[in-house]
Parts: sequence; structure tokens; C-alpha cells
Amino acid sequence: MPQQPERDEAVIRVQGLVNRFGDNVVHEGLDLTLYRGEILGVVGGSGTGKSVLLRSIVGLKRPNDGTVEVLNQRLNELSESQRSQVERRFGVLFQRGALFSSLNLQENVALPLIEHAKLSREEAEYLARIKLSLVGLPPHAARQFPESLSGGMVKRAALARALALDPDILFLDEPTAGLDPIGAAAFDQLLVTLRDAMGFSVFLVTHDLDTLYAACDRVAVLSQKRVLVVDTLENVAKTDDEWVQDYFNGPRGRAAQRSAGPTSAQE
Ligand SMILES: Nc1ncnc2c1ncn2[C@@H]1O[C@H](COP(=O)(O)OP(=O)(O)OP(=O)(O)O)[C@@H](O)[C@H]1O
Repeated sequence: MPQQPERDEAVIRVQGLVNRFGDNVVHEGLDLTLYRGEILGVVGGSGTGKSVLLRSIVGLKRPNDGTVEVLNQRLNELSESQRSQVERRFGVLFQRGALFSSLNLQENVALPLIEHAKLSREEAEYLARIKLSLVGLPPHAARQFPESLSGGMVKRAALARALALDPDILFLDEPTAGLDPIGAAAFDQLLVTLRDAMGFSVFLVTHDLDTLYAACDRVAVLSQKRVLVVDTLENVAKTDDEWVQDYFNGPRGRAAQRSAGPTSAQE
């Protein structure tokens, strides 16, 4: 199981967040904090607003009300150039955030380095090869194109691209969706290893119970337009709520607890 990080410094602080699409109120006074160095899993039923929350934090959706403070700055109070300075410190891996199919892996990973860090192509591709090896891809993968790779290798390459600019905060939306259980478990392990080595913080939207057990320090449950509970997995699983009980203590939840071993919640 992952280590508990220090809880002294907030890297994201969401307060009183309101998001609406017409009459559809998705968030109404949502509060959530991500601390430096932690991996926070965000779960909830379908349509509870996990992706909208992620998009509000990274600046892709302007909230209707409330504040989003990232790395001590309120994003909606910044000028365009100040915002892009903050956004450079994010790494984002969307569920369908495919790589560019016309570029090989090293070109894909080099792209943010050329665009944002103003490196030459040669320097950027050199650093890209280092990032690709960091996520466990063999050297020859650098010149391969996404279509020739397995789903697990593509996810690793997308992670390498998200890590290209050495982000402070990594945002992941369903990173293990579509992977087989072995590939998903390897991805979870890789995430923890890289977090331990590089010290970034992770905001991770997932449905994958195994990921929660293997990688997350805390879990936030979205329900009724808010964060219903945010705590360690062990405490969240004890929450008196129908969805939480079905999810964590139903058959799939129990299987995930068993495969996580004796240090997991409920043991
Ligand atoms: N661009 C949009 N325009 C209108 N409604 C939207 C938009 N994006 C999201 N919504 C609505 O906001 C609500 C929350 O969507 P969101 O995708 O955040 O849910 P989720 O918790 O991530 O769901 P899932 O687990 O199914 O991916 C849904 O009712 C959705 O229809």
C-alpha cells in the first residue's frame, strides 16, 4: 500500500464550487483539497460530475461559482499568460487523450517540450526518450507509432507525455480503462513508483477499485452534487451511504480488497 504523504501543503483547494449546464446542476458548493505528494482517487456514480470537476480544475470549464486555487493561485483571477504559466505545471492524461497517430512516440512526447519549454527538436526528443524509459518502455518503442502498440504501452506513452514538463500535479481520467487486469495493475504500480521518485501530486478519476486499493492515499466520493466523504479508503468504506456500501463492500469491492492483501481496508 502507498505511504501516507505529508498533509501540510494544499496544491489544489476547491471551495464552494458550483457547475451548471442549463438546468442541470452538477456541483453545488463542492469543497475538495489535494495535498502535495498524495494520490487522491475521485469516485462516484455515473454522471456525478467527476470529469466536470477535473475540467474545472485544469481550466477547461469555467465554474458558475466558487473558487479553484491551484498552487496557491486562483486561476480565474489570472491573466492569460499567468494562467498558462500555472497550466505548464499540470500533466493531464485524459481517458481518450489519444496520442497523435501520425507521430511516433518520441515525437509525441517531445511535442510539449518543443511547444512550452522551447527546446530544439533534438533536445526535446532526447528528453522524450528519457521519459519513455522512465515509464518502462523499451528503447525501440521511441520510434514506433501508437497504432502498432498494445493498449498498455499506449497508456505508458501517454503518461510519459503528461510527465514531459515535470509537472507538480498529474491529472488522470480513468487511466486504467480498457487495460486488462495485469496491465492495469502494472500501471497502478508505475504511478506509485513515479510519484515516490518524482514527488508530484495526483488527482485521479477512476472506477477501478483495484486502483483505489493499490495506488490511492485518500479517496473522495462524489454524490449529491458535493464530496460526500474524503478520507482513507478504510474510513470511506465505512461510510453509511447506499452507493458507498454497494461499491466498496459489494462483490467487486470485496474482490479488490482480497487482491490488495492484508493491509487493505477492512482487514
Ligand atoms: N459539455 C457539457 N454540456 C452539457 N452537459 C454536460 C457537459 N459535460 C458534462 N455534462 C453533464 O454533467 C454531468 C456530469 O458529467 P461528468 O462527465 O462529469 O460525469 P462523471 O461523473 O465523470 O460520469 P462518468 O463516470 O459516467 O464518466 C452529466 O449530467 C453530464 O451530462
